Amino acid sequence: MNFPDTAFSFTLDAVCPVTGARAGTLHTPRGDIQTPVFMPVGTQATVKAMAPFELEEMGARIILANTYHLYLRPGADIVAEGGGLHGFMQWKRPILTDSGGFQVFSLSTLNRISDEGVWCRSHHDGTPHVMNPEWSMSVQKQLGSDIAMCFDQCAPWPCSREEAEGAVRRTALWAARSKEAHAREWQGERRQALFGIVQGSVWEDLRLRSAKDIIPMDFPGYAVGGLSVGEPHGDMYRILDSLKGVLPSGKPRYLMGVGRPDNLVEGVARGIDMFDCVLPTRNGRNGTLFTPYGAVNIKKKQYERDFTPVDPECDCYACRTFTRAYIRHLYRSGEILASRLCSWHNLRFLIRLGEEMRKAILEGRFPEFRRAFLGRFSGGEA
Ligand SMILES: CCOC(=O)Nc1nc2cc3nc(NC)[nH]c3cc2c(=O)[nH]1
Ligand SMILES: [Zn+2]
Repeated sequence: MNFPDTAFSFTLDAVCPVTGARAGTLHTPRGDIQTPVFMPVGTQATVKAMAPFELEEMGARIILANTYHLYLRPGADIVAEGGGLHGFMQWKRPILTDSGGFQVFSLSTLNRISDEGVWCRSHHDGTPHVMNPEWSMSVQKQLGSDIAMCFDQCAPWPCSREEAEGAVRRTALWAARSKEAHAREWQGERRQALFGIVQGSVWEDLRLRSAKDIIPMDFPGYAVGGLSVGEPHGDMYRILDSLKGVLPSGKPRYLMGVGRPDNLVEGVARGIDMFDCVLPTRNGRNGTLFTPYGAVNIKKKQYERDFTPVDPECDCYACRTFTRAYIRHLYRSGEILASRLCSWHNLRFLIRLGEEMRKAILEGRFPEFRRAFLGRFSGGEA
């Protein structure tokens, strides 16, 4: 298929006049994505414990896969031979791949960073690899994702201001090299959008500097990196507030690694359109479930004879079909179905939260929705 020049475009459908929260539509060659949207994470070409048809049933419109992992195992060449990620994992809707930048630091056993790129040893077998913008664009092309990310440097938290400045400088250097390599890889075919990433840790002036570096490179979308790395939520919200009027309003804004329900609502209230996080599936596997009142841990004895659904307001298969008592039994018996049902519910909870926020913004009642949701949801255990 050849893709018209509008292969990737973003339409703003409504903006909340009070908060600036947005409802939009991201048009991609593999389908439209309505925002705000939560993207399930499928690190190794699978959203853990969920089959593609189940993800479709729960309304997932786009999922994430990790470049660093898939490059190391099974190898980008094997994924490419299998028809790219879409053919290999049989997911026909949009896929976003990360650049590998963040994962190499969080996973590789040893890494050395320079302006050239990152030398690291595989966390599987210790073999040496060099990862840089050119490597990242080549691998993301082999994976065939619909949205690729620039190779960036995410400063850890906490870090010194100098460290944050270094990450901003290198992220700009690497963004230019990513854009150039991406154009060379795709030779004008508009089959993969490349999003830019803004860094700067928790310093507002560095965030502004990074935005001034990255925005003129004219990417079809922008991500706010370097957050959800352990910093207090107050710092995250302050940084988002500082970027609200800076990031181009006509392009999608993506906040990586954010997934607690209240953080999603606060992110949307600060102009974010796209989110991803492993929390729903990771929490699901240890029996922690999202409900409108906070998180519930299903293994607790208090649910032993609780024959009500996990969340009576939820429309997911787990809540329509089973009780807390049964899911607690599965969990305590080490049954695989426990992980599946809990992941299913948590994923649907966040996908539905995106849908509900979109509806509230379109109907001009987002501030009320936000107040009501946060009034009921206590960040900790319900
Ligand atoms: C997902 C696309 O991101 C990238 O390619 N680089 C990148 N990834 C991040 C992932 C993160 N996950 C969390 N918290 C769980 N924080 C993150 C930050 C980055 C980032 O700065 N840069
Ligand atoms: Zn449910």
